[in-house]
Parts: sequence; structure tokens; C-alpha cells
Amino acid sequence: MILDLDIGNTLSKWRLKDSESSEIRSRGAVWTREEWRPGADIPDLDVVEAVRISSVARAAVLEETVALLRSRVRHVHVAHSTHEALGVVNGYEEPGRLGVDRWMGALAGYQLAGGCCAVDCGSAITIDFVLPGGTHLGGFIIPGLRLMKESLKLGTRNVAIDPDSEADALLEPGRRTVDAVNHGIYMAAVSAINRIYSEVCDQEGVALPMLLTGGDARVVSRGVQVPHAVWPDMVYGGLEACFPMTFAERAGKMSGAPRVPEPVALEKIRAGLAFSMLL
Ligand SMILES: Nc1ncnc2c1ncn2[C@@H]1O[C@H](COP(=O)(O)OP(=O)(O)O)[C@@H](O)[C@H]1O
Ligand SMILES: CC(C)(COP(=O)(O)O)[C@@H](O)C(=O)NCCC(=O)O
Ligand SMILES: [K+]
Repeated sequence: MILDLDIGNTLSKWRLKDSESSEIRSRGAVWTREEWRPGADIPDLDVVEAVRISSVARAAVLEETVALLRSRVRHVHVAHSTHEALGVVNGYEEPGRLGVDRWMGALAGYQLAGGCCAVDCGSAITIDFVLPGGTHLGGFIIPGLRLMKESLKLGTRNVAIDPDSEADALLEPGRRTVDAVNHGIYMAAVSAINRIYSEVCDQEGVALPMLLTGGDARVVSRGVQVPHAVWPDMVYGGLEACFPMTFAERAGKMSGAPRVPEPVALEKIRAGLAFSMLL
């Protein structure tokens, strides 16, 4: 079994993948700030022969996790942001400083779709761009839905946006604090994504397919007008591409990869942008 680990600022997600059949056998998540102790939410390491890790947590968290895993598992691969990988050239002045989850998303998106706009809706919302030739332009970072809400300190932090809410309802003016806050941060996130996408496509002269991942991807997806696909395993896709192990991975297949969304024509994106600037 292969253990894939995506350690984010909020949650450490894991999944177990069958090395023979490439099927996902189980998955789970634990809070990143809590210690990794054997328990119900943690995979059984006895069945694991290899681990692949993407981590943006503090160095100490990663070091501890790697030390624990190395004592139990033969192969432990830790992903790093590099200057170049799999045909993508990192846009950062200091490539190693790009969050490795963003790098994994960019690589997975490029492998799936060629150029892409990769959006990760986690603790932070990150919006990265890769052009069809493999140039990563860099990206944008805004606070995630939960962080935005917490920063307001209005006592609404424990009332999360229901991921099944309709976007139409979320985009209405709120008539009590909790709704005003939830609808406000939701509008802030989706309008930033829509606008940033249009601006960059306009500047670069290319309509890119958009891919969404992260804990809030599903709810954010409802408000994003740009054609896009939700790919919960996008960061894992980068790990698969960087450290291919199964037969399917060696053939370039990434688990749970969606169909590539067809972007709207560049002229339409430009018209939408021009219209929003006139108002
Ligand atoms: N069950 C959940 N537990 C915690 N956060 C959740 C849950 N479902 C959705 N979320 C949202 O997902 C975000 C965490 O998403 P995730 O992509 O795991 O972030 P990160 O990679 O930063 O750890 C939280 O900030 C919260 O808004
Ligand atoms: C921007 C991030 C905090 C997003 O992490 P997440 O919200 O997924 O936990 C992470 O990618 C990170 O720590 N990046 C380093 C800074 C950078 O990418 O420029
Ligand atoms: K993430």
C-alpha cells in the first residue's frame, strides 16, 4: 500500500492507495496541530510500503512525521518546490519558497490539462497560473473562508458555511450577523477568483482551464462562474506525478482526475472583464 499525505495548515489529509490496482482503499484527516498518534483516524502503517508527503506545516511537524514514518516504512518521499519539474518552470524568484501544495497542484494541473489556473481553497485560497508551454506565472494568496471569518472576531467562527448551500442564497445580503459575515466572505472569495482569472487570462492572451481543490472547493465551486472542475485529489496528483509507483501512475494517470473543463473563449472573458470595469 502507498500512503499519500497532504499536510496543510489546518488538516493533514491522508489516503491509502493499492500499489497493484491503483485503487484508493481508504482516506482520512487529522488536525495538523495535533500529534500523530496511532488511533482510529490514522492509517495502519503495517500495510504501507511507501509514503509520499506534501507538507506546508512548520518544519518541526514535517521532521517529526518523517522520523516516525522512516522508522516504520521503507520508502519515504518528501516533495519540494523546485525550479523545474515535469515540464513546468516555477515562477517564483526563489522557487523553494513556493508552497509545495501549490507546486503539486500546478504540476498536477499541467499534467492533466496543459496550461491551467489551479485554485486551492484551504486555510488560504491560492490561485496559481501555468501557461500551456509550462511557464508557472506565480499566483495570488488570500485568506481562506475560515480565516477571513475568524479575523472578524464577531463570534461567528464556529458557524461554518454549509457546503450544500445554494450560491444564490449565499450571494444575497445577510439579515443577521452570521449571514452577513458568511455571505460577505463568500462573495470576497468567489469574486476574487473570478476577477483574478479574467485579469490573468486577459493579460496572457489565453483562456485556461480552471481546477479547484481544498476543503472549501465544493462550496466555492457553486459561486465561481468560470467553467472549472473540482479535483479533491489534485495535490495527491502532483505527488503521483513526481513519484510514480503504480503501473497506472507510470503511464501518467492520476487518481480521481476530472475531465478537463472547456474554458470559455478569450473574447468572452475579455468582454466580461470590460463590463465589470464599466460598472
Ligand atoms: N470537516 C472540516 N474540518 C475542517 N475544515 C473544513 C472541514 N470541511 C471544510 N473545511 C474547510 O476547509 C478548510 C481546510 O481545508 P484544507 O484544504 O484541508 O486546508 P489546509 O490544506 O490549509 O489544511 C478549513 O479552513 C475550512 O474552511
Ligand atoms: C499559501 C499556503 C499557506 C497555503 O497553504 P494551505 O492553506 O493549503 O494550508 C502555503 O502554500 C504556504 O505556506 N506557502 C508558502 C508561501 C508561498 O507559497 O508563497
Ligand atoms: K492545501
